[in-house]
Amino acid sequence: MRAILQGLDLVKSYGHGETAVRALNGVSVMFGAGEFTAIMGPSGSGKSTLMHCLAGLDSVSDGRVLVGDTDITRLSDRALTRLRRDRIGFVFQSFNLLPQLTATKNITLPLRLAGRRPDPQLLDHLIGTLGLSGRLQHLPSELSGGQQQRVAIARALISQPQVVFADEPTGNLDSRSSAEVLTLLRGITADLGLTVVMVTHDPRAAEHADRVVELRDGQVAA
Ligand SMILES: Nc1ncnc2c1ncn2[C@@H]1O[C@H](COP(=O)(O)OP(=O)(O)OP(=O)(O)O)[C@@H](O)[C@H]1O
Repeated sequence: MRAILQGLDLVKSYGHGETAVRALNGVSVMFGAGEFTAIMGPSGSGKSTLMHCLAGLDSVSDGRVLVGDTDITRLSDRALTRLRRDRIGFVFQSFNLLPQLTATKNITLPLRLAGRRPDPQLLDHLIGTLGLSGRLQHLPSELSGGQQQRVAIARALISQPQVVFADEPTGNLDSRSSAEVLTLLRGITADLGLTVVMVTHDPRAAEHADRVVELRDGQVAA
């Protein structure tokens, strides 16, 4: 399988001297094109740190992160921001929708801010597949948690990213909405051939993944 995302010998330390914490201690992981991976592990094992480093949201202390052929640890801030905007999608636990905007506007705003127009066919496809057709003029406060997360998924995918990072995407949902959202996320990303990296505590969420990467004490567990 062609690697679309790789972390090579990643080290991330916080602090200095006696109080330094090695949140990542030599992590190498490879994500194939179209693969759906869950990152699991106990609290403090480094899951969020790994995700943030892979997504270029945080710098590494050592090692390399390759998105396609690009080593993102060597990019300028500006180039990194552009790469994140154009090639990476994010789905967060807390949905992060703008409360004063309708569902449609929430889906398309980031793309418009980047000076791009949403592909109308893709927009229709996302709205239809994610079951949002009857909800487009609603504000986030008028939507259920599961519906809000489906809007957030549409927002992440409308920019046609290569890799989607999902940080505890079902952390604020009940078990029924969780299963529904994950089934939709899985289906639609498979459909579009996207690579998904999902951090989760929930073994039931991880069951939706092709594979699980288990972290312990900042290392990939055997
Ligand atoms: N900004 C920071 N400054 C100092 N230490 C940090 C910082 N961020 C994380 N750490 C430490 O790095 C280690 C890994 O944290 P991380 O948040 O990646 O774990 P996690 O597996 O995502 O945990 P959780 O499941 O609780 O979210 C922990 O020991 C944490 O205390």
